[in-house]
Amino acid sequence: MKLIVGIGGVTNGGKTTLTDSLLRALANCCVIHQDDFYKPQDQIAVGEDGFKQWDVLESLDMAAMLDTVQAWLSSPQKFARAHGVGVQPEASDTHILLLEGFLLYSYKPLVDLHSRRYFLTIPYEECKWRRSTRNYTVPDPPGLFDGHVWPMYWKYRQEMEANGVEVVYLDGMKSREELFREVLEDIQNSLLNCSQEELPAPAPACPARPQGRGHGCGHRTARPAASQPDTV
Ligand SMILES: Nc1ncnc2c1ncn2[C@@H]1O[C@H](COP(=O)(O)OP(=O)(O)O)[C@@H](O)[C@H]1O
Ligand SMILES: O=C(O)c1ccc[n+]([C@@H]2O[C@H](COP(=O)([O-])O)[C@@H](O)[C@H]2O)c1
Ligand SMILES: [Mg+2]
Repeated sequence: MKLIVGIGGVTNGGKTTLTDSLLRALANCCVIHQDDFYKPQDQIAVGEDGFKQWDVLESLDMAAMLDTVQAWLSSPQKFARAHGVGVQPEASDTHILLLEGFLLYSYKPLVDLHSRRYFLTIPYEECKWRRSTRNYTVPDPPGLFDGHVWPMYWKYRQEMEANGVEVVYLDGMKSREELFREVLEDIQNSLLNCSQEELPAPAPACPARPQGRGHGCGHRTARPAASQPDTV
């Protein structure tokens, strides 16, 4: 069984933190980070507002990200080995791929591959504060948050909602531990549901269901994807 789980949502919502915890806890689990697929800096457009457009889909090589997801789908074992993830023989029928990023659900070919889509949210003030403490490879110029980051977040979020993409919203103001427990338990339930149903053979991954909540079984690729011993 293959399960693709998306950890999406607002910048600084806690996506990478949560993903790292899940990766440590889940057996046969790999990760792909969307921000590893940023185009080179000289290909990032400058908008009419004067800001480099880091927070638009066109700044990411989504075709390359999709290729990487397809590589996992065609052989999770091979993908895991190539990324230094140990495959546990006793759990070898189940493979999980975590996709982590702020625009996961805005690229149609990827949206449909998810089995489960989580979406972290935090309020404006908290987001602005957390962002001010971050060091990106390219530092935020003054005014970027209010002039570009926050408006783009809402633009894409509204599009996602208008397109009917089904997500499980997570309150990023909860503690790291609480979020981890909540999502881990939910993924474990999804795995149980999936294994009880057994899928038709050609299905690439356990698909999200239309009424999905609580049911249903989500280019810098060098970042190592790891699984760790204290697994579920
Ligand atoms: N649940 C949480 N509560 C408070 N702060 C958090 C929480 N999760 C993450 N953080 C902090 O918020 C910042 C952004 O977290 P990060 O996981 O990098 O977010 P993202 O990947 O969504 O941008 C970091 O300083 C991190 O330590
Ligand atoms: O990763 C980079 O090279 C990079 C360079 C410039 C900006 N970013 C910011 O990275 C943000 C997405 O990552 P995250 O972890 O904050 O969700 C997005 O809001 C961008 O503005 C990221
Ligand atoms: Mg991150």
